[in-house]
Amino acid sequence: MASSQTARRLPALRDGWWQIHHRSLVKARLATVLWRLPAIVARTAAMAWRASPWDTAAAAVLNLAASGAMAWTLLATRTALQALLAEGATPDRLRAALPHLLAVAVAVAVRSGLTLGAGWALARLEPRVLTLAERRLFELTTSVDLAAYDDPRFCDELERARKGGAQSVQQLVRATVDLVAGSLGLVAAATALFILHPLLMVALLLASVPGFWAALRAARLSYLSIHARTSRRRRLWMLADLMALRETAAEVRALTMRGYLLGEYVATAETEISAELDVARRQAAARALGSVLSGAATLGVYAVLGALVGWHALPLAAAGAAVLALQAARQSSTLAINTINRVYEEGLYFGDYNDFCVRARARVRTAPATAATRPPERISVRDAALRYPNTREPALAGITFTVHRGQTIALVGENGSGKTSLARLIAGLYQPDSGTVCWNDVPLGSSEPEQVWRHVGMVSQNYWHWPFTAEGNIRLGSDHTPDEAATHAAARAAGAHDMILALPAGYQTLLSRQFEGGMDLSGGQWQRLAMARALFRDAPLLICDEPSAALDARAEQALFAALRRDAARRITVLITHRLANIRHADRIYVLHNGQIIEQGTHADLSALGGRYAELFALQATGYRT
Ligand SMILES: Nc1ncnc2c1ncn2[C@@H]1O[C@H](COP(=O)(O)OP(=O)(O)OP(=O)(O)O)[C@@H](O)[C@H]1O
Repeated sequence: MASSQTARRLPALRDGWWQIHHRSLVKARLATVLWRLPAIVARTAAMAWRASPWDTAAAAVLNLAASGAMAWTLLATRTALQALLAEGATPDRLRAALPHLLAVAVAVAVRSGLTLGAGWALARLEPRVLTLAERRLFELTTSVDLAAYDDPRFCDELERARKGGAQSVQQLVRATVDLVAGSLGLVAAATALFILHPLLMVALLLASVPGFWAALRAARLSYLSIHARTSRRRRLWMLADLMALRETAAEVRALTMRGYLLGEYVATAETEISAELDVARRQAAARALGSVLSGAATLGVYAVLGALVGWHALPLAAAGAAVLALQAARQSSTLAINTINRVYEEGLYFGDYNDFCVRARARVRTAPATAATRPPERISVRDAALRYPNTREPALAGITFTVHRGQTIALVGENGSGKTSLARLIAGLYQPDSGTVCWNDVPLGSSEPEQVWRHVGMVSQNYWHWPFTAEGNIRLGSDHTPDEAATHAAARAAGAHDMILALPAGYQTLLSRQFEGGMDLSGGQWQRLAMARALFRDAPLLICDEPSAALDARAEQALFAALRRDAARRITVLITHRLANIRHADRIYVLHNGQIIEQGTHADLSALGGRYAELFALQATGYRT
C-alpha cells in the first residue's frame, strides 16, 4: 500500500465559487425555508405536469379527497362517541350510535381507497418524471459547445446535475406528494381540532415547530456537506474506475500502479469518511434536540386537553375525538416533517439541476435561422486564434489559409503545436476567440452546428470504441439509409472488410466484452473501423488525425492510397507525424507553438530547409540506419 506521501501526489482540491454561493443559501432560516417551499412545490408540480398531466392531477385530487375523508372520519367519530356516551340504556345508545359508527367505517374505507389510488398515480408518475429530467439533461449535454467540457466548473456542475439533480427530481416528486398529503392530513386534523376547540389547534401547531426545525437543520447540514465534497467524490469515482475498468487493467499491472492507486483511494476515502461522520454527528445532535423539544411539546398539548376537560370546556365525547385527531395529526405531521426535510433537500439538488440546465443552455450555440449550410467548396481561416479555458498561452494564433474542394492539406508539427486544435476549428467543433473560420465565405459561428457536422467525416486521435455491432460502428450517426454495399465499400477502403468478415458474426458481431457474446478488436482493427466510419459518411470535408498510428505498414500504405484516390471529391485534412504519408498533399502547413511557421508543397518545404525539412530528414535517416 502506498504511503501517505505518495497519496499526497495528487494536487489538493479547492472549493469552487458555487459552493460559496450555496453556502449562503444553506444558512437560510426556518422562515426562509418555509417561504421557499411553495416555489419548490410549484416547480416540481410543473415538471410533473409536463411529464404526465393525468397522473399529476390524479395524485393531487385523490390526496385532497383523502384528507377530506380524514376530517369526515374524525367528526363522524365525535358524533358516534356523543351517541355512545349519551344518557340512557346501553342498547338504546348502541342503536343510536350505529348509523354514526357505519359512517365512520365508510369514511375510513373511502380514505383507504383514495390513498391507494393516489399511490398508484404516483407510481406511474415517478418514472416519467425521471425520464423527462434525464432527457432534458442529455439534450443539453449533447448540444453544449464542446469547449464547455474543457471547463472544470462545467464538469463539476454537470456531475452534480447528473448524480444528484436528475435523480432528485424523481424523489422530489414523491416527497412533494407526501408533503402535500401530510400537510392536507395535518390541515384536516387541525380543522377537526378547531371545530372541537380552537385552543387545541393552536397548541398542536406550536407543538409541531421543534420537529420542523430539527428536520430542516439536518437537511441543510447534509446538503452543505455533500456540496463541499463534490470534487473529492469525483476523485473517488475516478480512482475506483481506474482500478476496476477493463481498459486500465493491463497498465495498472504492468506499471505496478496498484499500491499508488489504492493508497490514493484510501487517503481520499478517509477524508471523506471523517467529513461524513462530522455531518452525521451534527445531524444527530439537531435531531436529538428536536426529539426532546417535540416530546415536551406533545406533553403540553395533552396538558391543554386535560385542562379543557377539567374546566368542562370540552365534553368527554369531543375529548375522545380530539385524542384521535391528535394521533392523526401526529401521523400527518411526522409525514410532513420528514418530507419537508426531503422536499427542501431534494429541492436544493433540483435547484442545482435547474441552474445547470440554465447555464448549459447558455452554452448551446444557437445560430440565427439561415439557409441550410452548404457543403464546403472552400474553407478559409482568417487570423484565427484559440485559447482553451484556464490556460495562459493560446493554442492557436494568427492562423490564415484557404483550402478548396479537391485539395488535400496536411498539418504537421511537434506535439502540442496546435494541429488537432486547428482541425477542430475547421470542423466547427470549436469557435475561434478571434478571427474567422468560413465555409463558402459564411462564418461557421453563424451556421447551425449540426448542419455543419453533417458535412464532416472525422477520425480523431482518441476515437471511442463504440459498444455496438461492427456494422453499427460504421453507420454510426450517419443519415444514410442502411446500405450494405456502401457499408462494405467504406470498410474495404479502410482495410476493415476482411477483418470484419473473420469475426464470429461478421458485420453483426457485437464489439463489446461487456455484453454476452461480445468481441473486442486490436488497436489497429479499431482504427480501421474508425476510418471506415469516417469514409461511410462520404462527407465533403474529411479530417484524419493520425489515422494510421496503429496500422501496420501494408494497411497504412493502402489507406493513404485510398484517400488519394477519392481526394478530388472532397477537402481532405491530414494530420500525421509520419511525413512520408503527406508528400502528395497539395499544401503542407507546419505549426509551431500554435502558429503556422512554414507552408508549401513537399518540394517547396524540402527546398526551404526549415523545420519540415529537418523533421523529414530525421525520419528518413531513421529508415536508412
Ligand atoms: N482541451 C484542452 N484544454 C486545454 N488545453 C488544451 C486542450 N487541448 C489541447 N490543449 C493544449 O493546446 C495546445 C495544442 O494542442 P493540440 O492537441 O492542438 O496539439 P497537437 O499539435 O495536435 O499535438 P499532438 O501532436 O500531440 O497531437 C497544447 O499546448 C495542449 O496542451
